[in-house]
Amino acid sequence: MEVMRHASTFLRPPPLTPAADGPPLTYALVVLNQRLPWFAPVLWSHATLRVFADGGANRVYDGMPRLFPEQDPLEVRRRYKPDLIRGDMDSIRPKVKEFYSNLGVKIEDVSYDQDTTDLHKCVTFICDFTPKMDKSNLCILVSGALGGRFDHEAGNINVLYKFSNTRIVLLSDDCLIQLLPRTHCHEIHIQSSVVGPHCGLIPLGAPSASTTTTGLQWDLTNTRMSFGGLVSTSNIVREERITVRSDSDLLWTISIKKDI
Ligand SMILES: Nc1ncnc2c1ncn2[C@@H]1O[C@H](COP(=O)(O)OP(=O)(O)OP(=O)(O)O)[C@@H](O)[C@H]1O
Ligand SMILES: Cc1ncc(C[n+]2csc(CCO)c2C)c(N)n1
Repeated sequence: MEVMRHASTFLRPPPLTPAADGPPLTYALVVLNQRLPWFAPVLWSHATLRVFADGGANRVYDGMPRLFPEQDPLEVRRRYKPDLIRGDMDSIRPKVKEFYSNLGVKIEDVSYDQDTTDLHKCVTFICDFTPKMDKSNLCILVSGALGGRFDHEAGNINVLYKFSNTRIVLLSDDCLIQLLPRTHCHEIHIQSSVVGPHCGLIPLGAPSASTTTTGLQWDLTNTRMSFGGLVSTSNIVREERITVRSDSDLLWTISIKKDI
């Protein structure tokens, strides 16, 4: 079985010289309508494509100047200009819409589709935009995906399952979540300066008859997991390299450090 490697390098400023281990990932950033995390500028600097989901535009417009209090707010807003604003357009404020429109940003109203979320619409755009051959190196970072309304959180997690062949990382100020597809063995490299030690492995979509891990305080060995039975929450990373193998798609979550 092929090994899929994961690392939270996107939480650290991009290195001046690319790391030597394997082809680098191409990052895209989606900003949702939730408080901008303090590390948003770092995510931005990794991304080559930036999309605001509807009300996400308000969050960058309001939130980025707050992260650079000593700088001119207008300058900051101009610097953090997205490639696209996409969604229902029922949450973006008229003034914010006008600001980005005047900067020449494309604003796409897709409100005719009331069956998919704004995040789904943004991920669809990014996948269509990325050439097929580059998709295996694509990683979509989603800011503001967790915390807040539970129906939104569930919708955001559902996007991980709908696009299970694409690397997508849901982020909040406190933690990140990604899907570990059962089609691969997973090797997670822990950047202990930015993430951990709290972590979890959650069989959200379906129970797992057998999951095996290494590198955790409470490792699983051919263990059964299900809601109503065992779910691995409040686990602790013990090693720099965690391995996970399961017969079921699992959610991996790890805490993000506050004072990186
Ligand atoms: N409280 C929240 N928690 C988690 N994700 C959120 C939250 N609010 C918004 N989002 C995400 O940001 C996206 C854009 O938010 P926005 O408020 O523009 O959506 P919306 O479709 O107008 O929501 P609704 O009409 O249900 O309030 C949503 O599709 C969702 O993915
Ligand atoms: C069974 C079912 N439940 C809820 C919605 C509503 N809905 C789901 S996504 C979306 C767009 C939000 O930006 C809306 C309104 C639906 N269509 N079908």
